[in-house]
Amino acid sequence: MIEAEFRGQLGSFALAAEFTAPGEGITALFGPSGCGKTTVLRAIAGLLRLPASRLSVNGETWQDGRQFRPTHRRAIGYVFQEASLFPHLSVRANLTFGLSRVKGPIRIGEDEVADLLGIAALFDRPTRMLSGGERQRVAIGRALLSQPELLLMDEPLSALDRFSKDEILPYLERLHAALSIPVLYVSHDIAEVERLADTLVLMEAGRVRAAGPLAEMLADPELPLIHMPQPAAVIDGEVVGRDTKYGLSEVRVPGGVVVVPGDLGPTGRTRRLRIPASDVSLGRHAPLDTTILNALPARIEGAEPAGDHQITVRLRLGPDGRGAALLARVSLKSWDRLALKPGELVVARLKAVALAEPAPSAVLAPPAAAARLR
Ligand SMILES: Nc1ncnc2c1ncn2[C@@H]1O[C@H](COP(=O)(O)OP(=O)(O)OP(=O)(O)O)[C@@H](O)[C@H]1O
Repeated sequence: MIEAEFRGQLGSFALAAEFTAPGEGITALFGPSGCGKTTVLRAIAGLLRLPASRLSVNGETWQDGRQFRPTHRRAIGYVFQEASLFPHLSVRANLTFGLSRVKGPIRIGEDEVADLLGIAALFDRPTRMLSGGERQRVAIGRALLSQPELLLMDEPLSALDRFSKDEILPYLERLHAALSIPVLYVSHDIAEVERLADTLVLMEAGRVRAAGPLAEMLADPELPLIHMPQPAAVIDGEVVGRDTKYGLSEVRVPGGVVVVPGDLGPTGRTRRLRIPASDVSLGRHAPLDTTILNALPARIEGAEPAGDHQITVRLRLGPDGRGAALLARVSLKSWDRLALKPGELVVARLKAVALAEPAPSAVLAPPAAAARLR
């Protein structure tokens, strides 16, 4: 568990940010430019000393009113927007720089890092010959080799072009699956957050507006995320079956089983589905004659206006309405025509095409290091 409270005045900027986050998985610090995300990360790293603040990481107090652990005694790995590698050193020398100064046990070694990030083939290259995405993977590897208890990532993809981002995202998903240490990930890109984060800390003007599981926050009517132009639900499920004849996988999610195009790997794996509200329509009955593969029972929780003539309907999957949160964007006309109301049972029809999220296994072999690192 990470328990953080940072208060202070930086010029005209007032910071009063308080949150707790789980001691594992990826927590995204998300919010508009200038809301204080980097400032919070710097405070966590001990680079910024704010007297009226406290921080504890997995039960250890790093600072409070009486004590302040300096940066060099905080077991953190820090990945910045732009990888600041030593230009005169090879990739290997960059990676292992600082390894000799590690005092605690070595939990992750060079081979595991190379395997996880796919950088073994780059080891002997000078860093000036790396692409942007490769540089960032080396920077992440260097941070991991410092044996951190907490990994801080400040917009690690924002300096990369679309192609390099797409190249590096599967590696981040893979790290997510393999690492047991918590990651605090600063981003102002909701697509990145939807793909990677488990927990969301939503910041606004130096404050934490709300913090909690990503899936719940995306569907919370009190928060701005559901009111974005293209809201989506994110649902983690377990692969429970494959239909090789039709090239489909079955994913069990809370409240139902979703059919997803493609081979999502062996059963038992966790896969994340991103379902845009605009790809969900509603009906009172299961469709008899349709090309849509997924028609799942769901209960209406509520409805939010989305522009003049559209409604974002909040749903919970399952006949009892206790499953995963789902959003549907429907026209005001169909909402009125069906006379739908909160509490009612409906059938949510998902366009299959919206369900496929590139699975890391489709791009990369499973990391051999994963089992050892967990
Ligand atoms: N040492 C400082 N002195 C004065 N103002 C500061 C200091 N550090 C940060 N600020 C101000 O605090 C505010 C928050 O900055 P911060 O970089 O944390 O925002 P951010 O959410 O990370 O933004 P972005 O997404 O654009 O990187 C900004 O207005 C910034 O100018």
